[in-house]
Amino acid sequence: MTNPISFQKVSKKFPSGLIEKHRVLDRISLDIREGEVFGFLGPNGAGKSTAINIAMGFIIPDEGNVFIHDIPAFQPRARKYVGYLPEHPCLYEQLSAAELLDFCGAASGISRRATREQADFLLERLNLHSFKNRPVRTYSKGMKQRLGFAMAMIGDPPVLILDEPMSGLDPLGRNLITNIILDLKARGKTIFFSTHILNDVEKLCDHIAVIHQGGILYNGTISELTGGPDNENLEAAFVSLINTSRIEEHL
Ligand SMILES: Nc1ncnc2c1ncn2[C@@H]1O[C@H](COP(=O)(O)OP(=O)(O)OP(=O)(O)O)[C@@H](O)[C@H]1O
Repeated sequence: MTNPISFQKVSKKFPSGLIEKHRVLDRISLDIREGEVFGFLGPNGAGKSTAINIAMGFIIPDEGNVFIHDIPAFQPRARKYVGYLPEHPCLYEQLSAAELLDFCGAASGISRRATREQADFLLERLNLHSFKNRPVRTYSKGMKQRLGFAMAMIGDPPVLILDEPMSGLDPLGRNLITNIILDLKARGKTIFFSTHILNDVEKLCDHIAVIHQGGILYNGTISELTGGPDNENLEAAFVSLINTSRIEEHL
């Protein structure tokens, strides 16, 4: 069986001056297996969003490739499997949540009726139902984030790629999204998400990878990293991993 998401020796450089380029991803390889919740951790600027943008086909890698169910990520047909939440959801502010979800349903190729049913369910689940006809420009940051999450889920895709899904959410919102991700996992969905919030990782993830300066420092389970069955030491293990790699860079 093929993996829903597979990064294969992906490298990317971005210009850092007129001539110079700096390497943002350095031959990263990751396999995200069916039905797993995979946390993609790393400090600011580590390369998480760049990797996600390549998996979504928004950026073409210099070397290597990402495959979604064996389809190169840059091919539009790969996207039929994927629901995506960007780091900063960019919404049509004059539209209402109901109109935006209609638009997403049409873009996903599902019927109008199925779109309406799913939209009603998702708006209810994300505590947005009573605001569904208000223009999005009147929403708070957390409401926009929750709406972005609903947009990713419309069409009931088997794979979800979420770039910092808890960003801008208060504890209630984070709890809501955590429970939804756990429900999606129970329904067999594959979820790949980036985050800085280690507490969420502990609750949600089967598998994690830690990226730093474009390279994968760790790829495995939380308990293998922390050295014990409980996840209490994840923050300490994360900080130690990054600091050790910094020390080694200076040796
Ligand atoms: N379009 C671009 N042009 C030039 N440099 C870029 C571009 N996009 C990202 N970068 C650089 O690539 C590096 C990785 O950025 P990226 O957004 O992937 O990191 P991140 O791990 O998602 O960070 P954060 O957690 O802060 O969102 C950073 O140094 C960033 O400045």
